[in-house]
Amino acid sequence: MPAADKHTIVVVGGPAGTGKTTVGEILAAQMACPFVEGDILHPKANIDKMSQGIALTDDDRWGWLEKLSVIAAEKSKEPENASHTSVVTCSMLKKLYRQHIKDSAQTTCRFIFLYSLYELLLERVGGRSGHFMKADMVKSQFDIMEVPEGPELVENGGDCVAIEIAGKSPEQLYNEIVEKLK
Ligand SMILES: Nc1ncnc2c1ncn2[C@@H]1O[C@H](COP(=O)(O)OP(=O)(O)OP(=O)(O)O)[C@@H](O)[C@H]1O
Ligand SMILES: O=C(O)[C@H](O)[C@@H](O)[C@H](O)[C@H](O)CO
Repeated sequence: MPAADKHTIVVVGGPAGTGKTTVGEILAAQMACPFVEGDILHPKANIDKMSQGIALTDDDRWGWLEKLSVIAAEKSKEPENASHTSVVTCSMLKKLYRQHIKDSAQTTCRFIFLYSLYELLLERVGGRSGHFMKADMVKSQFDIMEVPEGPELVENGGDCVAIEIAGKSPEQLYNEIVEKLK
């Protein structure tokens, strides 16, 4: 986990249904730090689009990425936040998006990218009541996602960990994340 003298945002990402919110909440609770749900920071135009099952474009996402990064960075720096860290969920599907988050947050970032096979994501999203419209978007998210690899990974000096989620409980995922971030 991040050193106490550094302000850090931990971004939990991946396509819909991978468990960003579930894992992000566990991470925030364990680190006793603020949790920011990126999904609720979309502008109305994006929410309207997604409600109609229309996939967002890069241009739809830039402002949203900036907003969630700035808010997460501010939360990490709040004087009463002894952890100096915040956790934020965000699909961050592309490498360029992760770079935009870094540029916007202007603080240390750690990216946890959750991923799996298309079939598993579809099953997760499809099984959720009130979220049926996302089933249409899972394919587009899956098709554009760039799972961090090579120099982006922490073991190669980068700031990302990539976690295959299939068959793992939220607690197992938490333990794997902590282990990989060491
Ligand atoms: N490790 C897990 N094993 C089994 N089911 C899980 C796991 N993590 C989350 N779930 C379930 O999968 C569904 C999606 O979880 P969650 O909302 O956390 O994902 P998400 O990535 O935040 O989704 P979205 O981006 O669509 O909001 C929920 O029904 C949740 O209970
Ligand atoms: O980048 C995107 O396509 C969107 O941000 C999605 O990730 C939605 O926020 C999410 O699917 C809703 O739960």
